[in-house]
Amino acid sequence: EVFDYVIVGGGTAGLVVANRLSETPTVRVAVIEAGGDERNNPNVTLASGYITMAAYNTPIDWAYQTVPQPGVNNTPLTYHQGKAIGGTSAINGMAYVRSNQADLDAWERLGNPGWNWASLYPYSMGAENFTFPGPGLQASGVTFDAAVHGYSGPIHTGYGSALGNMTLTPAVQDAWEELGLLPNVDTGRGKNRGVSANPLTLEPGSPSIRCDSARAYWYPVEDRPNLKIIKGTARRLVWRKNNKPCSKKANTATGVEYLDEDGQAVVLSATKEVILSAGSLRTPLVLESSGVGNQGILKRLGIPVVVSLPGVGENFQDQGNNIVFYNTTANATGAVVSQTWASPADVFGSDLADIANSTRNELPRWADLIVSASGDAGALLNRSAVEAVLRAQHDLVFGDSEGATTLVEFVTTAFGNGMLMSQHWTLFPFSRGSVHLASADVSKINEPRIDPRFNLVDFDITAQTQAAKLAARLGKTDALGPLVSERIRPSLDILPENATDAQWREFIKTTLDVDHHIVGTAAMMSRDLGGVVDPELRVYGTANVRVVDMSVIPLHFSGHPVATLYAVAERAADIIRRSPLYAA
Ligand SMILES: Cc1cc2nc3c(=O)[nH]c(=O)nc-3n(C[C@H](O)[C@H](O)[C@H](O)COP(=O)(O)OP(=O)(O)OC[C@H]3O[C@@H](n4cnc5c(N)ncnc54)[C@H](O)[C@@H]3O)c2cc1C
Repeated sequence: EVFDYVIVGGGTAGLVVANRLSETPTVRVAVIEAGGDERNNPNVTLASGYITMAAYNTPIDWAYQTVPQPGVNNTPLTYHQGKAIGGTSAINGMAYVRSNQADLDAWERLGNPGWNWASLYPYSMGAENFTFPGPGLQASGVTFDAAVHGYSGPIHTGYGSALGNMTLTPAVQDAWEELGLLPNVDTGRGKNRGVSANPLTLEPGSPSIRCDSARAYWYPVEDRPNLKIIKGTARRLVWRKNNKPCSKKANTATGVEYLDEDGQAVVLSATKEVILSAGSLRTPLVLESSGVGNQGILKRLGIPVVVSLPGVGENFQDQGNNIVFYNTTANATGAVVSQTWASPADVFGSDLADIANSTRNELPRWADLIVSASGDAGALLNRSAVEAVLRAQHDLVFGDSEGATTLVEFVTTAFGNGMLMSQHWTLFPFSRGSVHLASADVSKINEPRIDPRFNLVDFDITAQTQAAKLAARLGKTDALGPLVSERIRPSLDILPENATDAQWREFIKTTLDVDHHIVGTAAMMSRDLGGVVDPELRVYGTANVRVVDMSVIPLHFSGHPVATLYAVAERAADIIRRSPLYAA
């Protein structure tokens, strides 16, 4: 079969592109997806399933293992990722939170004209279909700004009944207020600092149903004769025969080779473009299998180099997550979630200026660390380019306009059994990791070598430590203190009231877990900065291969991924539809 566009990965972003490109009936679109149709799987559909992690380690979870992490007690960590039509949106936490405006504006300064808050906000509004919180939730303190939500898009957002008992919400809000963080009416406005109860990607009701990208973007159009989802595992791009490897001309892909359900290799032809949407952990692998990547790595794997792009699989950023747990005497039923976004000043207080200056001076050393930790890849990474990207991140976090961004997110969840959990993560880690093919052997196609390198840069531990101490103060506030019966993690035996910073840092390093918010592994940046795709999301050195998924995000941001990713994917689809090839 021949298609105009072949999309690799029917996940969160891939289905947005598939839906939009197939709106024109004469345009033939195929999606290759390794997972299946999970619309009848309660571990996907029931919004409450996330709280019990019902989908983890089931057949719809890739459950990748990282290499042991020296910065986390030398332990390997697990990356849960969705293996389903709908991808990771079928198993994620459903939080729908836009970023700070400044975070997206920073992308533009990395060689991406037109990629900023102003251009993405209309797409985010257009993708959303918001339902107001009910009177009960509003009476418990849930606020929103009706003007910053969309009402006719495919993604349903709202507040779930199963998650909706808000018994502890006022106490949590008051506790944060005592620590200087006031309620924020709505994070959808591009200013996240403060405390808010955020919408989720679900269809409110009883029970609330998860609205993943399959429900939003595929089920409504699955009968289109020009749109087909094919079950299989994409292996590599097929290049036009007369394209010599490393030719000066842009390389043209004519299709994709994938393994069908019996493990047989099949080639699917694409007459116009191939779009990679396999996610941050898998898109780099398809590129590398196709000869696009770091020459050192490709040569070691025995893969002929088609395009030398050292940034493929590098620039890996995830936000390490630590948890402080309390037992309370509160009688909350169901899970109550509130999110608190703290600025650098909230986190570092009067030390902020010193931290900003000292870390600025450290940037060259951090770049050295990142480059040398990259092993084979490091030999070709440009140290001053890595430093320039870190500097852009530093400018964003510690720039002049204090309050433009936030540095730490706290998710405070009250469980029905009286447990109160405060998770927190540094939104802009300066460590950088990588993901690469572990082997060119096709039997290892689903086994990436993932090395997030958590805590490679010491600043990340410092920020997490300050944040953990803030989370520990939460349990001692006037509002929450009387309800807290015990701090169970870290217990006072392990970290007494007078624990030193060194002890807190040890707690951070031994208990850190992944946040599943991976970005940057096929970054949209100028090529000399180590970018993999240009501002039209086209892979450098290729004529017709694009990437549309979380891997293109060059720098992390203060928000939860999908609200921004849906906007990116909608904008990407528009870019493709406006290109002359689409209508040809
Ligand atoms: C446990 C968890 C909780 C999260 N919570 C939240 C949250 O509350 N809010 C939020 O905004 N974000 C959250 N995230 C992050 C967010 O869901 C992801 O960043 C986002 O969904 C990634 O979208 P994507 O399109 O890049 O990739 P995916 O949605 O993962 O899509 C990639 C697709 O490609 C398929 N695939 C991969 N390789 C191949 C191949 N070789 N051939 C064919 N198919 C392939 C996969 O099966 C998958 O369907 C969470 C993530 C996890 C794991």
